[in-house]
Amino acid sequence: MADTFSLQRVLETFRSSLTENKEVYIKYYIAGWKELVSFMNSLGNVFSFISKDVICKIQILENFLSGENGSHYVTIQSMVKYELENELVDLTKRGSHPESGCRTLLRLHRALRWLELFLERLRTSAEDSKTSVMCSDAYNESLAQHHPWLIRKAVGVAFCALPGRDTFFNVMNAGDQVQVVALLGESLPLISEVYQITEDLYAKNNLLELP
Ligand SMILES: CCCCCCCC/C=C\CCCCCCCC(=O)N[C@@H](COP(=O)(O)O)[C@H](O)/C=C/CCCCCCCCCCCCC
Repeated sequence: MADTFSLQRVLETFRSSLTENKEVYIKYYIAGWKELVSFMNSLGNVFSFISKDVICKIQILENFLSGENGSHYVTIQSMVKYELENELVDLTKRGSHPESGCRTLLRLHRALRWLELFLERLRTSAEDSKTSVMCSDAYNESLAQHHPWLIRKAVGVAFCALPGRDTFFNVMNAGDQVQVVALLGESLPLISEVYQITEDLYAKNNLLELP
């Protein structure tokens, strides 16, 4: 992973995550999240409790991918099939498989919906729009439903520390604001596609509420 964040690289990793027959490579899905974490780390320590959680989830998935059953973790589709067929997922309450690939990826999948909503707001925002408002509206519409009160409060505090819209656009390293908006327009359909493929797969297998 390079030191400086680039929106272009996020776009490329999510593009690479899609196979020809519309499966999702876990390796590139994780790479996309690593890029996003590097962006969040550049925003300051107030976000470290969030990046720690994402890094921990990335690590769980990487361990599966490099482990002895790694060949079953190449795509999200193969992971779901393998873990369900081998009863490796706690379906109703946490038990003998508290950190399955399926439940771990579900947490990132829900966060991807937040990202999609936030980036769409950013793409269509006016110059005087507040990133904290865009972020928290997107959060309330997605992830917040899955978080307890304490986390929602901590996240609300972190949002207040977000830099302004101009800083966001600069940190994306994608040129001037017109170019960033264009790149966001190119990135969003890809992020949405990856999100929707995963959502449909999880819905079909009744995995959307894994504990
Ligand atoms: C393209 C560049 C612009 C945008 C860049 C955004 C970069 C964002 C990077 C990461 C986003 C946050 C991902 C959060 C994943 C949260 C997963 C989760 O829900 N975890 C909870 C449940 O896990 P389990 O306990 O069941 O294992 C966990 O309890 C949560 C812990 C921490 C709080 C997570 C809050 C998420 C807030 C999302 C907004 C982040 C704002 C970042 C601002 C750039």
